[in-house]
Amino acid sequence: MAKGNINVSVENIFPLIKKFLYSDHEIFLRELISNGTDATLKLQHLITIGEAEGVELGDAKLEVKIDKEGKKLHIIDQGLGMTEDEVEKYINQIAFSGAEEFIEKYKDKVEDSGIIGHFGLGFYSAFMVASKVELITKSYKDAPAVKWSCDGSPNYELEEVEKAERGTEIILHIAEDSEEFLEESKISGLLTKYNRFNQVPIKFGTKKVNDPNFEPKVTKKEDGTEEKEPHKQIDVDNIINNTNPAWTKKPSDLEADDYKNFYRELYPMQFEEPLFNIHLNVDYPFNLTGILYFPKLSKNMDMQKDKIQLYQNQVFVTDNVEGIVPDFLQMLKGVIDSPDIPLNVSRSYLQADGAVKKISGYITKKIADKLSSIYKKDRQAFEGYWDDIKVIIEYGMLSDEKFFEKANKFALYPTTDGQYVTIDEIKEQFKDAQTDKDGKLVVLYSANKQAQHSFIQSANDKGYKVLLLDSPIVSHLIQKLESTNENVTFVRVDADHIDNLIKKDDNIISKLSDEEKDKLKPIIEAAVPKENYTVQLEAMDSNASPFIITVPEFMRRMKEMSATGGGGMFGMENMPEMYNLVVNTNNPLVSDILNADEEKQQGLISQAFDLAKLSQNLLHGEDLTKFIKRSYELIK
Ligand SMILES: Nc1ncnc2c1ncn2[C@@H]1O[C@H](COP(=O)(O)OP(=O)(O)OP(=O)(O)O)[C@@H](O)[C@H]1O
Repeated sequence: MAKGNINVSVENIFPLIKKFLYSDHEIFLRELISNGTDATLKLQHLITIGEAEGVELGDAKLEVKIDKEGKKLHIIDQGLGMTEDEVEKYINQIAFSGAEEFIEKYKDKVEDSGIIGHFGLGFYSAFMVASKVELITKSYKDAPAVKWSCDGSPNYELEEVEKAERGTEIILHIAEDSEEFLEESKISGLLTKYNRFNQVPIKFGTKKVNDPNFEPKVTKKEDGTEEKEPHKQIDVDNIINNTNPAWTKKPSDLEADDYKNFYRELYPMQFEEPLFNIHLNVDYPFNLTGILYFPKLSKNMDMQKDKIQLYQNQVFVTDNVEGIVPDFLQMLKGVIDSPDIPLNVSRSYLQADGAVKKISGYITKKIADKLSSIYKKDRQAFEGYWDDIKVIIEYGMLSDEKFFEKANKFALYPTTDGQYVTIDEIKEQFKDAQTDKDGKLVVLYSANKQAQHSFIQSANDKGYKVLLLDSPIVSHLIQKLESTNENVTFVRVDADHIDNLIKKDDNIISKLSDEEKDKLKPIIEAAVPKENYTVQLEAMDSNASPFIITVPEFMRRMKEMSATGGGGMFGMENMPEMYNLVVNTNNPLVSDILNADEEKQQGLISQAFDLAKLSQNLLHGEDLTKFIKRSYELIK
């Protein structure tokens, strides 16, 4: 038996490994399974290129076995194995120096990451959970099997042993503080988390299935009924993984249903079907495959669940793809798989990394292209998706200039009468009716069809279209649209009386003289709270309401932008609500107010003001009670 000293330059690496990345202890299993997978794929490669004559791969698989009594965990592969010399080289030198380097580099930076420790610790990560590790291996070459063992001190033992089958078995003597890793449910959970798409099949125990070669006998009972013998059950290997997940296949080999089935496989607890998907497949200047799905926005959408999963060669790494996938696409679902994303580095490094930036740019471009192609090929379907996807697209238009340029051509704006129009269509179709006397196209919008019904109605009566823009970031978006489209201005339909929103040349003559107006204005001002209302006398159509409450566009938009962040003026969301009370000097009731005695005047103003508030949903509490009482008095 050979004994040796692992070439230690760090005083003692094992206590460090044990302490390291406390919360990430579980990754030892993924590391060992990755080694077994590599060993199997390497052998397969050697066979393919004729370097392993007479060797057959068979249905090589990995196996994970728990020995609860012996407190051991076995990871077994049928890969290329190692000779004694190779164990010396790969385990005592390469694996060790890998672990040493890794720890040296990151021991002070554990808190810096979230992603550190995802890869790179390798074979020696076994010591995070084991007090002793044995490695028994037989090379595919004609050489004796060897057993290496190490109890966590820098000393190891290496001896020849008997082992019939080719491959490597790792035996972990699970440490007292890590006995959870002897629980079947724990190991099964880890295998599902990290290895459910592993490239080589993994056996974990057996499962019972009906014997396909057994025909249950049917016998006739005395009472004439038939009785079927119970089906014979047999034990078969419980293979926990799918070695060929959809994203590794060619898009041309997949049908729409295959994508849907994969979605279900990925998120078994998600019952909503995805809207559509995007298959990513690039090999230059970086390698990346994957499938991203646009989900249906469910009402109680839990953003935290079912996120995009990042894999490296079919091994799960993380579902925190921040920095790799642009923020606005984090609501998508699916998988990306790339060997080119550096994982054992901090997030800030990741965001500055050139390759990662390219990946993020590529994903954005693919998404924009896919959306554009659906829009062009099947506008109706695209309109059907719009309500579910608009938040993602609008957010993208605001956060990524390149995406804006593409999306600006297909982003849709619904009208209150159920049409969907693009910005170019708005400019084309609305311009005749809605260009004001100064040559500006005024685009009217509403945030709430019900609450702003009367304003929408007045606009429609004039032949104007009103957009229905109700997403939370709409004020930012229209600000962006105004800055990129000359002579186009957006205004909410309740921002003023319709004749003031789109000013045409035809001036309406006021029935009240200037003196009468000067007399009326202070009377009304005295009757309404002046901290919230600015009284404005306007000559309008005599059929228009006498009093109209409007919400000035500029103030409201700045407040909204300030409330949703990234615009407006700081602190504006806390300013009191400001309204205009527009008084229609051509409405006969307004003349009546002017000519009434003081008591009647007050009664008329209160009633008209309350009605105006009512139509804006602003009449509440005591004011509403008084209004109802007063109204009953009037109809008595
Ligand atoms: N099951 C195995 N079968 C054959 N060789 C193995 C096995 N496990 C480890 N090795 C050898 O030991 C080497 C070191 O393993 P280790 O896991 O530390 O690093 P790695 O796999 O090279 O890289 P990584 O840091 O990504 O895990 C491997 O490169 C491989 O040559």
